[in-house]
Amino acid sequence: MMRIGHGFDVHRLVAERKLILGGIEIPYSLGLLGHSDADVLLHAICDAILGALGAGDIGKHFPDSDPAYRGISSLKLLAQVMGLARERGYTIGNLDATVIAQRPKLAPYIRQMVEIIAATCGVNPERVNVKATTTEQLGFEGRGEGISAHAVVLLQVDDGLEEIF
Ligand SMILES: Nc1ccn([C@@H]2O[C@H](COP(=O)(O)O)[C@@H](O)[C@H]2O)c(=O)n1
Ligand SMILES: C[C@@]1(CO)OP(=O)(O)OP(=O)(O)OC[C@H]1O
Repeated sequence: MMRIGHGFDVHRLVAERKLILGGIEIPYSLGLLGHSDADVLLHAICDAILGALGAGDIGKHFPDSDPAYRGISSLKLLAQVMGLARERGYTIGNLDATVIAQRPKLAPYIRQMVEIIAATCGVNPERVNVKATTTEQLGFEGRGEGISAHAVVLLQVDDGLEEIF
């Protein structure tokens, strides 16, 4: 049995916030605004996993009205969402995500993002792919007002044979 899910998220870029993307801090003059660390990539991934499970979305599981999630690392949210998938007998078949950002240049950080996402999900990094694109200066991402991310995930029944390293 396999289940597919899609996630999409947007956060605004503002001054005096750290830029956290894919679980790592990226040097930049602006950061993403949110109740949590506003890691737009991890939020899209959480929503894709929840979507595949038919379990609603990140706002349902971690309401932004709850002070417990203020400033929280989205890696913790991803670990909890993945725990839900595992409870239901699933692991990640593969996961593919795209970050839409005019700036900063993300290519140097992609490998590290893949490794931390895979480790948090308890799967081999070969099952995880992260991409980045600009919008050729078009739209809110192109104007540098925010960053968005899409993710798709295929969940498969966990046969326990995955080698994690
Ligand atoms: N924030 C970004 C955006 C893109 N990249 C890399 O540049 C390549 C070209 O981007 P286009 O938007 O012109 O297609 C893209 O394939 C990414 O590898 C990046 O590193 N950081
Ligand atoms: C993650 C949560 C919870 O802290 O807050 P934000 O960081 O604002 O993120 P968003 O993607 O707007 O919605 C999900 C929220 O519930």
